[in-house]
Amino acid sequence: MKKGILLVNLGSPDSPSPKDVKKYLGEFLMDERVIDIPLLARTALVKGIILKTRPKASAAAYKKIWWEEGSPLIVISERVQKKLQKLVDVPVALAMRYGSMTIKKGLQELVDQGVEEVLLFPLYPQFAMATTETITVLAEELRQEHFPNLKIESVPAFYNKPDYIEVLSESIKKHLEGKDYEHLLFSYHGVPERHIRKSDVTKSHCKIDGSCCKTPSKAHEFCYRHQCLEVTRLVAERLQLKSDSYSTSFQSRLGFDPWLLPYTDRTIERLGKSGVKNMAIVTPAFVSDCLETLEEIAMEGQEIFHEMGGKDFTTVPCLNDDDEWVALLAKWIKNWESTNVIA
Ligand SMILES: C=CC1=C(C)c2cc3[nH]c(cc4nc(cc5[nH]c(cc1n2)c(C)c5CCC(=O)O)C(CCC(=O)O)=C4C)c(C)c3C=C
Ligand SMILES: [Fe+2]
Ligand SMILES: [Fe+2]
Repeated sequence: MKKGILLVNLGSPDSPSPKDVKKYLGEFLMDERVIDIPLLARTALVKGIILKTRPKASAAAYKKIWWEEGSPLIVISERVQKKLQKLVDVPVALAMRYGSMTIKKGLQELVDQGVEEVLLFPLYPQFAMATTETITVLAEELRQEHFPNLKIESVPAFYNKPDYIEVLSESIKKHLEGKDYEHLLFSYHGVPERHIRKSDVTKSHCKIDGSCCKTPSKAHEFCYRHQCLEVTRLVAERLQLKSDSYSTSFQSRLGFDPWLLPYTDRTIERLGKSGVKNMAIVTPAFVSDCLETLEEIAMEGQEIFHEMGGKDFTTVPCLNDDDEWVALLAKWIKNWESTNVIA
């Protein structure tokens, strides 16, 4: 069977105009795995409230980070795809869960090259229903409807793979070389607490307060919170960070539901107020820099830190198209090509 790879990331609007941002946010936020409330209530919330105000503010934020070539998230993902294609023999396509570069087009591109078996690769280290799950569910729906003879296998969350932790740790080390920072903050995209409970396969393990995430459980295969905390723990262990010199927080909350705590903006505020002068921040829920890292962290986060009396605020870039990271993706793909195991 001829094999192929479909890398999938989140997506971005076609341009930073309020019209394109509104279209993109409409598709994104109407996803039942992103805003997971009944359709009528979701429609009222998204179309009746969020889309009336947010597109303008989001468009202004996108304008600040937009590159000449386009959205950083898309441009970086394309660079990864091109570099990766040079390292592996199987065709590598790229798609986005939302926006114009659809998963359907990506699958079609592979099928047109004779591919019969696809490795679907959600570009997220940790599992979340708003990211990995929505990609795998949509790909299966598309397969059933349009590509019934195609075989699709999905790459699970790779948050604790030793070679991933090694590449991430080395990248952090390289970017912080010679920097005198007092605290390293691991900031992950947040999710509503409800998402964690919904993904708990045991239906009783997750307690949200943090007491559960260190107790071994089957639930952790799909527990975003556990997987984020594990990335922090494993990187800290590898970099031999002192226990009081780093912490974990969650960013980008939306709406009034309780989201995972502690919040990144409040944590930065607290660090600044407590007298920390130099801090660094890394964002391991994203493999590519995007609005959430370039604007929310590098611009807004820095501003909060300075307002609270902080001085140096160092942001560690995401893995982006780092050679070691792309080489690792190639290693996993070659292994799957020859053994059907992703390792
Ligand atoms: C209920 C809302 C949201 C959930 C749940 C959510 C989860 C989630 N998102 C990412 C990764 C990214 N999100 C990005 C932007 C973004 N996210 C939300 C909302 C939720 N995300 C919104 C409304 C936006 C748009 C921007 C804004 O208006 O604030 C991005 C950046 C995209 C880009 O174009 O650069 C990424 C990446 C993860 C990993 C995640 C759950 C773990
Ligand atoms: Fe998001
Ligand atoms: Fe847990």
